[in-house]
Amino acid sequence: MNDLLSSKNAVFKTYVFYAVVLIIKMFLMSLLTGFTRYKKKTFISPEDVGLATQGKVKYDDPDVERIRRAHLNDVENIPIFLITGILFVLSNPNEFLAMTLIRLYTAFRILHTIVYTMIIIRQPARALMFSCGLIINLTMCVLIVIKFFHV
Ligand SMILES: N[C@@H](CCC(=O)N[C@@H](CS)C(=O)NCC(=O)O)C(=O)O
Repeated sequence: MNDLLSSKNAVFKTYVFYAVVLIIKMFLMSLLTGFTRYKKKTFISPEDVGLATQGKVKYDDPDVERIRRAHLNDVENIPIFLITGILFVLSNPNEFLAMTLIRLYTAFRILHTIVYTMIIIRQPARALMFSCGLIINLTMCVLIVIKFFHV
């Protein structure tokens, strides 16, 4: 176990790197929400209104809500991947397969945000990005169970 969770293990290093990428990505969603609120002068609380001239309290700005939904979708999915990922590393998986799954998962989550908030493409683009991430997470779960329980 010590060797699996060490910088000597290429799979663990890949996991750590992409986990950090996804964590920073989620923080950026908070910043993007704040920036969009400021740009649109629509704030969540009365004490924030003075931050911009002609600011107002508004709970249903479509642009702000879109970014909030993308962020919420990250909150629903990425922490699960972070847990699955560490269990996956501990299962000592095939190096190439593991690194590919981790990289692909990160790419699909970033693409999910892009098609949800930046270049809004018609469905099923977003559903596809979401589903690919979900399938990767589920694949890792199955591989973990197979490895630990020899099923
Ligand atoms: N909480 C999600 C569960 C299903 C889900 O995550 N769907 C993906 C693919 S359509 C999605 O991007 N949902 C949009 C969202 O969570 O705002 C929802 O209400 O839509």
